[in-house]
Amino acid sequence: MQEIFRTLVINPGSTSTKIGVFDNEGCVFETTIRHSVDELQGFISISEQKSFRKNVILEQLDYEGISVSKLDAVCARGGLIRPIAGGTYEVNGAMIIDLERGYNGHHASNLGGIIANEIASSLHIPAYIVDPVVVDELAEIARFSGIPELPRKSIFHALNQKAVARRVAKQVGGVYEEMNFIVTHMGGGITVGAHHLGKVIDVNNGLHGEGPFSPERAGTVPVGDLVSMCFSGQYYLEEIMRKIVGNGGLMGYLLTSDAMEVERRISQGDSYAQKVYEAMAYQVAKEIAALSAVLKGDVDAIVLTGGLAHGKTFTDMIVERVDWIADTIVYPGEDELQALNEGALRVLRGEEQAKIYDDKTG
Ligand SMILES: Nc1ncnc2c1ncn2[C@@H]1O[C@H](COP(=O)(O)OP(=O)(O)O)[C@@H](O)[C@H]1O
Ligand SMILES: CCCC(=O)OP(=O)(O)O
Repeated sequence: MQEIFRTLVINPGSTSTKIGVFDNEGCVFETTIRHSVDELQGFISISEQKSFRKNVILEQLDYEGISVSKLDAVCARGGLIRPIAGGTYEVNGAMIIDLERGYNGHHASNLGGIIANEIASSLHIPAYIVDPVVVDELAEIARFSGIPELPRKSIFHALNQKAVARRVAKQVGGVYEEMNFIVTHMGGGITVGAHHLGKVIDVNNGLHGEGPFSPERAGTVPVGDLVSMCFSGQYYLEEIMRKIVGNGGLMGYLLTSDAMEVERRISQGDSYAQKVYEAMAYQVAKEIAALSAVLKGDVDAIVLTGGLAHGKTFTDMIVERVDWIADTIVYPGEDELQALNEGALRVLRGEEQAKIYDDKTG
């Protein structure tokens, strides 16, 4: 009889915590716990959310009658560690240090490996992360920023972009490594990646001020004006960073990061909300068109995914500006929980060895 591996998967996003329990490939349970702005506003830093998010996960499992004592592994979306190749990594001491200090910045996904490790070590089972947000496959030419000291960085929804691109390739009868896609993940942050023959050769840094504005991030801003703002004496560093990540984008203009709330306001005749929503779609379309130049026009499909891809009004506004490039495939939500489970399963079954993270990487 085939051995059954039960894995808890954890995906902390900026506006939600998604969890799932799998027995081999079969999903026993999955849910999305959404966190309101009010709920998260009480925490000064993301690391302070650790106990809150961990308790929410354990309470949810308890409520579902799922005992953690039956788990064989815990696997999470990994965070802003050093740039690494894709794959499944065992959580170890060097990784925990980098996650805790936010080696490449601060984001909810940093809590993934930390929480997975805490739950797993109390049960004496392994903890893993898969395809963290720092997976780096950028082409050399994409690393130039215009300021030599500031090379561009690959920080994006690597796990979901790659999982969905593989699924779409299969769906159209092709192989991911032989196709070109422009994949747009639209969650709390928005990242648009040029996938060339299985590698993400260019992508906006979805965290630190590049690309379209998003539900809670500023994206690219007028840089000279930002510098003046920084030196105006009116703001602390943390306040400026909050304008870029957390309080930018929809949050900045409309004081909500919830696109469903924005759609409600629009349906009630709020013309300002309409303009802001349209501007976000406009910026996404512009980024997609920019990446069509990266791929020299050879684009097999454009893929729209993430929470915002549930909103037809929003995806329609993007499609009308980019349908001259290639067909668009909308894949609402994400494939992240399945992708995390598959990454852990490959290691638990001995089909693959977990990669070792060390502080010489990056
Ligand atoms: N049915 C829907 N229609 C429109 N927007 C949606 C829908 N469901 C979720 N969203 C929006 O998607 C965004 C969150 O996306 P998600 O991928 O879950 O984010 P994250 O993982 O970054 O927390 C929020 O702005 C949310 O309001
Ligand atoms: C840091 C890139 C990943 C990201 O933005 O994730 P969320 O949309 O879940 O915040």
